[in-house]
Amino acid sequence: MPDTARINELGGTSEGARAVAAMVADPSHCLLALDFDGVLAPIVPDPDQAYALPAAIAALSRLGGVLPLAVITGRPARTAVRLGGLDRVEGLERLVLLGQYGVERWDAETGEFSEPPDPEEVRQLAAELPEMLSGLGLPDVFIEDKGRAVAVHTRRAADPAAALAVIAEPLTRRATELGLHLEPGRNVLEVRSPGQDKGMALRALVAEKHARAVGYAGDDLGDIPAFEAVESLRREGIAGVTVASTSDEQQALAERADVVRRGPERVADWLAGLAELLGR
Ligand SMILES: O=P(O)(O)OC[C@H]1O[C@H](O[C@H]2O[C@H](CO)[C@@H](O)[C@H](O)[C@H]2O)[C@H](O)[C@@H](O)[C@@H]1O
Repeated sequence: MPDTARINELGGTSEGARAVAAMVADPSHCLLALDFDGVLAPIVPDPDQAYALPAAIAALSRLGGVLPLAVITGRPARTAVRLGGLDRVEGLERLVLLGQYGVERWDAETGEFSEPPDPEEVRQLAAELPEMLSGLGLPDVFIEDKGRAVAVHTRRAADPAAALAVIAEPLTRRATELGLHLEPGRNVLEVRSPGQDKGMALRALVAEKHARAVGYAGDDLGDIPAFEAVESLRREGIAGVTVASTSDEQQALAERADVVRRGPERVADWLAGLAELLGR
């Protein structure tokens, strides 16, 4: 007997509840995808120390036995697997991880990574960036070189927003000259190749898994295309639920999400609630 009150609570809106009900009715024909930073892992000053929250991984481990799961992240696939410890979690043997906004892939089932070569233009920008940044006189800004993307972080600067504003114009200009795409995020400006986003990545996975319902959880601007994908899939008859992991830094997703939870800890509670509803 389905627990309607619990389904409604976890779904947030009537559309969201329809997707949660579909997950309860037939989980193996659904897909739940999650962003990494700010959703599974708390935001910290050093990206290399952004480990997944144990409570989130524990909840995913419970869900993984019945519900197809994916992580879709801006991180390189290898980095996200390492920070999440995703290659050694019972229950996540069929997890799919799409890295670099869907360009890279790791399948837990085979342990194989698919990592196309780094674009030349990104390598050129990465070589130029140290000089560009030192010319701007921003000592606490640092570069995260992800091979096929470079991210300029300002979280450790005295005024992160002001530092971002200083960098935005020259970085946008050079990215445009090189035919690259600028991806803004939480105290970060990332430059990567155009032509791929999390919405395209999510849609492709939904098709691959023949999912009849989809869930997506995100926290930042790079997740908006995935929210849009869920919204358009709904119009095509696939039930969908969007979950916003909120922060004081970014409110854009909360305005359009079915479910709003404050940061990774509360998202982990939501995942645990879903696992319980699915009898896990
Ligand atoms: O798609 P995501 O998994 O959300 O990755 C987006 C970017 O996340 C990382 O930066 C963010 O998290 C850092 C660690 O907590 C934090 O220091 C930074 O301020 C945040 O913007 C990551 O470092 C980027 O490469 C990702 O693109």
